[in-house]
Amino acid sequence: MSVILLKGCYMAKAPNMPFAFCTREKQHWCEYAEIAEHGSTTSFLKELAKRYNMVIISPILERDEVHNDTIWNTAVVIDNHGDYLGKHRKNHIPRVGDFNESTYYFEGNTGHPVFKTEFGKLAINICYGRHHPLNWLGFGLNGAEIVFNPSATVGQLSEPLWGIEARNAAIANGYYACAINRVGTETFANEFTSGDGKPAHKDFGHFYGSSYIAAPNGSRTPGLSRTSNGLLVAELDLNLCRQVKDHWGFQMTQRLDMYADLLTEAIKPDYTPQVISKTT
Ligand SMILES: NC(=O)NCCC(=O)O
Repeated sequence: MSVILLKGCYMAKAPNMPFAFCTREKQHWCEYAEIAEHGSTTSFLKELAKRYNMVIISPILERDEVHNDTIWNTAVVIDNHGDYLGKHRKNHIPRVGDFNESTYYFEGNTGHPVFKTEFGKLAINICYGRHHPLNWLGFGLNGAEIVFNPSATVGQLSEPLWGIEARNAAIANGYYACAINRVGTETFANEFTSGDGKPAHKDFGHFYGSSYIAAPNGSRTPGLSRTSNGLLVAELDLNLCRQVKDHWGFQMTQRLDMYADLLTEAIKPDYTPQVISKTT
């Protein structure tokens, strides 16, 4: 398990169930799903959050009993008094080879919530949402000062992107971005294929860890190990968010109105891309 600890106030961890989604099997794995508000993981962590005066972000497989037993990829936020504060459901569900999670759950319906805590305003961009700049923007628009990105991702897929995406998001949105990835290689009982014409296999690569924190001014911490569990302890000066915004003016100069118009048009079935070419 890789964990980021922000100087005594926050703890965010990578998910602790096996990354079973690659197997596409339902039996057994769905038994890990639990109710966000008072499931066993939330109940357990509420005690710890209170004891250590710490906000905890806990990624779980959520079972929504109220809505027909549906399953979600969810991060639960528990405040430093041990109270359930809220949850966020993963917005973007990968369909990339082994990372095809659509067998289990669909795109989240919780928007881009920001959780106001005694230690700052935080949000969670779950895993694959890291590749979507507008997802990062959404949390920024709602006033996040720290965005956590709990991830489970393997080397051959995303390692070249790892040092770039969260860091870029921190710069573009004027907040701290905490990129958290697990370590290790998991082997499953039954073979599975990846839809790439290659032979069936029982594991799907090495989770490369390398968790780090990026600041709004573009600086970052060193990364944790690629092979061993780790704990990254950092102190964040939240004043830097406003200072960088004042200095660069990225938020002041962004053209949300123009982008809103473009997006409104682009989703229409009869949209015509604005391409200008030489007429002959
Ligand atoms: N779990 C998950 O969303 N993995 C996707 C792989 C990646 O985004 O690097």
